[in-house]
Amino acid sequence: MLRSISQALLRHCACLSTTRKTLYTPTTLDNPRVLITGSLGQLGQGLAKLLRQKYGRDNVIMSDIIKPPKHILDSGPYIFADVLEFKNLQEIVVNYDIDWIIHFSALLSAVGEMDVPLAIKVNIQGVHNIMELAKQYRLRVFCPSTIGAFGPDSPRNPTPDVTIQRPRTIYGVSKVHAELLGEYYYYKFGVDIRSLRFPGVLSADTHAGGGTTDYAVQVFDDAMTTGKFNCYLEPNTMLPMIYVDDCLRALVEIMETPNETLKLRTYNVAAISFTPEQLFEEVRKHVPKLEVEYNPDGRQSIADSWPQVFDDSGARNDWGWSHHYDLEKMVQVMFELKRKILKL
Ligand SMILES: NC(=O)c1ccc[n+]([C@@H]2O[C@H](COP(=O)([O-])OP(=O)(O)OC[C@H]3O[C@@H](n4cnc5c(N)ncnc54)[C@H](O)[C@@H]3O)[C@@H](O)[C@H]2O)c1
Ligand SMILES: C[C@@H](O)[C@H](N)C(=O)O
Repeated sequence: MLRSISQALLRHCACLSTTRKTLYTPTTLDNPRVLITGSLGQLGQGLAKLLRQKYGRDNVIMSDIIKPPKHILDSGPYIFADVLEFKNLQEIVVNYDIDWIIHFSALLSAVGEMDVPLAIKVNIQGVHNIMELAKQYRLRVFCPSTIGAFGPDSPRNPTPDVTIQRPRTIYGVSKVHAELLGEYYYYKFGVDIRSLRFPGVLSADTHAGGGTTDYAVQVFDDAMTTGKFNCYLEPNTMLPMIYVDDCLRALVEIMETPNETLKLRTYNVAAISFTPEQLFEEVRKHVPKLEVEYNPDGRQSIADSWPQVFDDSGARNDWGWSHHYDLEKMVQVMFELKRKILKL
């Protein structure tokens, strides 16, 4: 009996290795139908807006497990999708004729440490489901990674695309897992999975979702409302950061790049690196009286294990990535948008 099972498996393997590997490229590349998971977080709402401008309102399906505000419901299709429910995901792909999945659902670095079993479920099991789905329905997938996929043994300044990755957070471990699994599905099954390692993202109209880089988003609200900010990182903690428009443009660019052009499945993308002190100095050009108190907490040790400066020469050379926002321009635009949002 055992022998016949192993023989059947061997026959299956032989078959796989000879039939492989047409790349799973959707036929409707000019106008793909896109599902965004975890789309009510910091990045999803802006991405939906951008993709709907490019591919059409009804071709971009936002999804999450939480109830959306009215302006989201009014802006285009929004549905419930739990990335832990495979059958639910299958139904969505079939019913909405999906070509691409942008897989944003995740627990970020700081909240991941607070509930490791849930982070393992959402960040690891969720990724398994998305990759199996992509294999089954021949989808193109974007699965973001992060500076958090590196750890204290990685070179921190600069951190290249390919180097030691031994992260010390469950978030980082799950992202390394996703990077490797994506590469495996690509080489084994021809599934078109792409990834970028994003720095900390700054955005004005959405809140950061429980990461280590959140301070750089929160300071704008606090500077404009109370004029005081309690910073959980030391003043000289340098981390790579990026403005949301650059981040989302990078995502769209890599998804639209012909596959032959890509030499890696996962690229670093970078814009600027700064410390809290350098950011607050720039913020004080707009709010001169900003008072800052430093009270480092558990997020300090996470930040200390992450890259300080990201080497993104691979992305720049292979598919032409370049950032548009430096520190000064980013702070300027954050204040302009925040003033409108806070009606100041
Ligand atoms: N924001 C950043 O600074 C940053 C930087 C690097 C990488 N990333 C990556 O980009 C992606 C999006 O980040 P974000 O900042 O928008 O995250 P976020 O935390 O703001 O949003 C994540 C979303 O996932 C949803 N979610 C949680 N469990 C789910 C489940 N079981 N099924 C479906 N959805 C579920 C949440 O409701 C939430 O809306 C993440 O994968 C993150 O790791 C973000
Ligand atoms: C860097 C990124 O992955 C996220 N903002 C975090 O801090 O967890």
